[in-house]
Amino acid sequence: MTASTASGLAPGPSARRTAGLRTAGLRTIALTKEYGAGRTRVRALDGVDLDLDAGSFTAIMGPSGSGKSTLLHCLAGLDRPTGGQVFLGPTELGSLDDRALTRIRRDRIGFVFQSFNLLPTLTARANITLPLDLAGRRVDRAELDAVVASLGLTDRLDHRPSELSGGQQQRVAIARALVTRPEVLFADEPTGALDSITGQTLLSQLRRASLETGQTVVMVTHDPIAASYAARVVLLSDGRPADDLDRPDPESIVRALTSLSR
Ligand SMILES: Nc1ncnc2c1ncn2[C@@H]1O[C@H](COP(=O)(O)OP(=O)(O)OP(=O)(O)O)[C@@H](O)[C@H]1O
Repeated sequence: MTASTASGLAPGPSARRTAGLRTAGLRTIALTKEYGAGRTRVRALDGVDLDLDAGSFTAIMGPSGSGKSTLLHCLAGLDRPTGGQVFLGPTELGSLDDRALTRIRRDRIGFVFQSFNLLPTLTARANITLPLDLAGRRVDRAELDAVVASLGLTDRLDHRPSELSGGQQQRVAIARALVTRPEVLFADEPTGALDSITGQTLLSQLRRASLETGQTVVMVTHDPIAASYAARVVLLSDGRPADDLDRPDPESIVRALTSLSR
């Protein structure tokens, strides 16, 4: 089934295979999200049209309250929009029931979020491989060893979350997201609780995931240096894209953010 036949749109976001891995782009059409009702109603997203190619690495930035997390949650199928559409490859998320959406999140999407959601009774190793175990997928030992080593967790694998520091717990959650090699990786302030070396390692890993394995990476961040690891930066203002930067360096990101807040 092609993107255009499934979605009725021509041509839709791309879906391709890179090194045997299926990858998919994301697209939003007139995406709107409102919270509350009546006088307390807030329009967090106000008609967002966005196309994120398969295998791209995009940072979403903007002032506090501009809708970054809401956009990420709608793209990831964690939150249902009040208007418009979200496509993952040819699939419109709004057309799926909760079960199908849960399956897509489990099988095709990875989350690098600040809340770790580690299971306290499982070791770090079991937490990392849990999504693969649940999906009945084989654990690729070489892949697991490489991800764990790059995050400095090799000698922590037999510890439970309560025996790890906050930063180590976050790294376990990151390893869990990376090891499944999902088609799409969402990261919300992924370097917030990391020391700078581990933060740089993670950002390089996200960049490699996009460049080498063709995974689509979407990251929300306030940090211009973190954002400069992405190939594209989309700036949101009042729930709408206000600027779009191609291969920006930290200085041009700061300039764009400053002119946005004027
Ligand atoms: N569950 C909710 N109920 C009501 N309003 C909400 C809810 N979640 C977000 N909002 C509102 O929607 C708007 C966008 O919020 P969002 O969290 O997406 O912004 P953000 O750009 O991620 O902000 P920050 O940088 O501060 O995390 C804000 O005005 C916020 O108050």
